[in-house]
Amino acid sequence: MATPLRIAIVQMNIEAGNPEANFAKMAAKLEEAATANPKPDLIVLPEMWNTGYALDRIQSLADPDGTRTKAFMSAFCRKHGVSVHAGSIARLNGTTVTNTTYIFDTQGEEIGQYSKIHLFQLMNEHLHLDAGESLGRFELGGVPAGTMICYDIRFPELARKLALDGARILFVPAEWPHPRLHHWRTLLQARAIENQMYVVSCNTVGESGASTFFGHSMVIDPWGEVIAEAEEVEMTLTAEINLALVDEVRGRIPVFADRRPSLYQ
Ligand SMILES: O=C(O)CCC(=O)C(=O)O
Repeated sequence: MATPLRIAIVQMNIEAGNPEANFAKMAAKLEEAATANPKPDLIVLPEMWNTGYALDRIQSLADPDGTRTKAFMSAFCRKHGVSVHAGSIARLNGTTVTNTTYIFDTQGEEIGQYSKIHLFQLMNEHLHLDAGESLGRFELGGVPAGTMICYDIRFPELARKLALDGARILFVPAEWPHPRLHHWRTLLQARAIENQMYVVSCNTVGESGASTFFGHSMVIDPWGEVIAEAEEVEMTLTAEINLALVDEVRGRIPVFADRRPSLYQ
């Protein structure tokens, strides 16, 4: 794993219900990000970027078995020698659909997969999607990492479990709308501070039905400082993270050694 690790976050406006348009736009944005100077080590994408929240038609729009997404991302990573956390897509699994993320290494190998385990009832996800049943752990060039998706950040026990399992970076692709910017910011910072790890989030921008997504993708260090933050426009945000800071912060305030799980588990 390169140190520092250079990350590019593609904060994109997704066209709900138009996977063709979204694929074409994503391909262009990925190409632009991978050929930037300096080149990123890792590119991070947002939630449900193939279909957006066209949930009433999701069965016909979702990517069967993720085949198209996986083939595209794998070839892209190989071509550019870059890793991709592919946000998430609507994936058709026979007759059901999941909100699923894939992670690829610089050789184009799939190194992680996760389907959102907490479905967001306020946007009717529970009526159209199936929840995942396992956690999002993977290793990025030997560095243990975790992923969750959007609403999952409201569940601190999930982030803690990933941290206890070794995660040093937590990835959060999202489609998080107004008026809950203060929840987004506070929850992301809290997950970083309490688990003393990097949090790398990628939100969308633009409108879909009654929702307006506000962007503000951000990278937060293990001390809780926001080291990069996007505005409310389409853009690619870049940041460099230094994983040695995880050990430094964990050494300064030994939260993990001071836990009393026998009293609260
Ligand atoms: O928890 C929230 O406020 C937003 C969650 C969300 O939009 C989602 O999970 O898709």
